[in-house]
Amino acid sequence: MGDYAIRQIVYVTMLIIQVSGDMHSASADLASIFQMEQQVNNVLSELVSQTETKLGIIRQYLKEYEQSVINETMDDKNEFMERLAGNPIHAYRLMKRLYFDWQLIEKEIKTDNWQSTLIKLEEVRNNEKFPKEEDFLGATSALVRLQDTYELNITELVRGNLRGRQTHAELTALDCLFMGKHAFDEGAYARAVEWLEESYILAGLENNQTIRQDHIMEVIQQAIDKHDEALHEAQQRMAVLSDTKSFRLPLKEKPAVLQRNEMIRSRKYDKDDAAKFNALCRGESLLSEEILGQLKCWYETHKEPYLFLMPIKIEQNSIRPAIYTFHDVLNDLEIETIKELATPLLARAKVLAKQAGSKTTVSNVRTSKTAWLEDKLHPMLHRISQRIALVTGLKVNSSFDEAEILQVANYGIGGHYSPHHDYLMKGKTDEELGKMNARELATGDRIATFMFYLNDVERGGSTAFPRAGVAVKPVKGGAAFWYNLKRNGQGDPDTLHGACPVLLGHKWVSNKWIRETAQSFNRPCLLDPDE
Ligand SMILES: O=C(O)CCC(=O)C(=O)O
Ligand SMILES: [Fe+2]
Repeated sequence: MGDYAIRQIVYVTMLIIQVSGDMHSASADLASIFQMEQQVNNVLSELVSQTETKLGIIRQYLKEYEQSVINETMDDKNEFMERLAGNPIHAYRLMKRLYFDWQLIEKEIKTDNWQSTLIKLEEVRNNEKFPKEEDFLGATSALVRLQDTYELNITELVRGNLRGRQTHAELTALDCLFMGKHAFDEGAYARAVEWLEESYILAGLENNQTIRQDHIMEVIQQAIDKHDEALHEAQQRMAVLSDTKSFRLPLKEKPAVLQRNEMIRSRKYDKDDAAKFNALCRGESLLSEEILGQLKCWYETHKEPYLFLMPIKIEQNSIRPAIYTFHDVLNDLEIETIKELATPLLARAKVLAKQAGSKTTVSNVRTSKTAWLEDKLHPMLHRISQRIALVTGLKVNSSFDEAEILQVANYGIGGHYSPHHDYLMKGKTDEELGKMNARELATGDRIATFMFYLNDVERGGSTAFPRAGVAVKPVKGGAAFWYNLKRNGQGDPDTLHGACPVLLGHKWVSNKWIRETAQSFNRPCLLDPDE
């Protein structure tokens, strides 16, 4: 593919991603796309074997001719021809080749299998799940997001190493060139140079198989010039550029690898929510030893007979704002039931949007698929709600508007949810409030969030609270719980939280948002034994 074409694709898809995000962020979708690829590959292998049969027949024809003349000396061309023509065996074979073999060859050439292959390929492509440009860019953005959040070292990443977990997945020199150009077009010149330099190294190792080193060198030079120019321009304005856009020094003075290492070592994230969020996602601890020492773990019964039999293990993650993890609150059967009930609804949500003729505008802030489950869908859901009430001491009956119905979310690779607050009204504009219906307003705001983790995530996917300075790691069957409102009913800005991108594996969570009004006399202090 020409350089111009690559640039076009990257550019066009970049425009699209801004409105659509990655549609295929759910892990269930990715699995069906891998299956689609297998279908395509079967069609292509069939074409290869048919074409090889064709070539075999033609090769055989040429071979027969060569063999028949191989032992004849060819010193004098005319004499050679006469000798052939005067030999009855040669004459017979000549006739046989041109009369008989030729028919076979013509027949083979006439049967066109390109057209039928094309039809089969188009059939697969017409599947509504077949990836489009925005999906390609979604996957690119996911990789960039993972790299930024987890500070992945490009050299390790391209060789399939994801924070210490070695996988069989690898990127080629051409893939890295794509990534470099993508970064360049987004103005992330520092990142662009790093990807392009990796592309150059890989092209060497690959013997220029996917792309040539001299071509990459030209692009690197452009990126370095652009980087140094942007840095110079920013310095004149006394502006500070982001880490991905620029290094501290011109690249002509100090190479990218050295500067990136220094940058990581000297990183500070005092007041920056996004930087703290990323640090928490990487598993760094932001709490002082003193605070850590005050956090407790205990078995709770709330003096409830049910819990006497099976006390619930509570871990305190943060004191202010109060954040807790409950362990082993859902069993495997319950988890499977929730996922089974949600799966068809996750898929249908997209179909409906399409039928309505509206463009599916999935935001890049949250890349997951969600479904809502009414308690009446399955008796188990009601029991689960009762359990939430038991362990939190709050009322959660959704038919009395004490809580919302259960939400289920499924995140695929790179799936994330940027830091946000769960409370609805406190930060809302009058216009947004105007759009809410009377019932939503009457039940008050989301006083608390109870979130189940339905699986273990292989790498990444924690729930991080940058202002509280803690992250909760998903553990199958466990749940995170926190109050979104302060005791005076105001939204607590310190409950800012988000879902770290999934680095390896996938992630299922299920949210129960508990509403304020029903809890007026109910907000218990039970959770912290000392409070
Ligand atoms: O998935 C997570 O870890 C967080 C999800 C979340 O914050 C939400 O759904 O509001
Ligand atoms: Fe949330």
